[in-house]
Amino acid sequence: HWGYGKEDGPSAWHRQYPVAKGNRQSPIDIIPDEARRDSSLGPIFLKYDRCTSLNISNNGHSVVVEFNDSDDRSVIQGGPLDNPYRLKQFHFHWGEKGCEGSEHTVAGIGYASELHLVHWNAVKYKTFEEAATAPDGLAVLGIFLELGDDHRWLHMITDALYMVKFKGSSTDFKGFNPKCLLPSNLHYWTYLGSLTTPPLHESVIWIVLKESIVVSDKQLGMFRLLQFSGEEDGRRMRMENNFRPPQPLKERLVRSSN
Ligand SMILES: O=C(Nc1cc(S(=O)(=O)[N+](=O)[O-])cc([N+](=O)[O-])c1O)Nc1c(F)c(F)c(F)c(F)c1F
Ligand SMILES: [Zn+2]
Repeated sequence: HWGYGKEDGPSAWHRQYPVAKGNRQSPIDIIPDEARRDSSLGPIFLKYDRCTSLNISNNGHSVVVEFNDSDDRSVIQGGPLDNPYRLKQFHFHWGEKGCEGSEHTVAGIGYASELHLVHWNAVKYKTFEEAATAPDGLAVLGIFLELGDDHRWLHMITDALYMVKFKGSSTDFKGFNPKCLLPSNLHYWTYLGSLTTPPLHESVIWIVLKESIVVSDKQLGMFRLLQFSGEEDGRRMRMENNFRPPQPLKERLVRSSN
């Protein structure tokens, strides 16, 4: 199975997932000066007020919070999107030290972590699985986390991590609204890309926010208490460095909101 180690990590994924060497892979290094300001790109709208979080779990690659996506109660719309996309889950990618851990980089600079809110196009596709293989099936909102003071709401997630320490563990996680994890302004870069974990489907409209949120090293350190491995696995495998490095931009254009 795939992972982030020497043998099973990003440089090996192409063997089982040849699309890893495709033409619209993610993440990428975003170069602000080369992004095209596009006046036709309006603001994005995050309608999360009626969102219903269900559970928090450790899937062996990250910690994931899942939402009820049976109707349009929580959607992202506007910006580069032709219709609303339903919030399905969010998860994080992080490093073992503060200067790396994000997946996208900005002019070669990495952040300590990156939050991904995964949404799917329920107008055009019947299921998430179907959307996840379509070129306009998914919209992932990426938010950078940088180190500084404690984030006032992140404790709601870090307080639950001890319950999902091992791969395959899951626990109820109701009443969490990810609006509390957003930065103050929603200016963004957008480009066509892919999932950054296998199966690496080229089905993602990426929306990466320019403004990061601030979390403390203590809070981020709690994520590193998670394990890639299951409780019964002999070897302890601390969950960290679960990020894919930037991939070739190829013939793509990165656009910028105003
Ligand atoms: O649901 C998925 N969520 C997901 C995406 C990413 S992502 O980093 O690729 N991303 O898009 O943000 C990272 C993690 N994670 O926990 O680290 C995730 O759990 N992935 C996914 C999948 F697992 C499949 F088996 C599949 F067939 C499919 F279509 C999928 F889209
Ligand atoms: Zn991700």
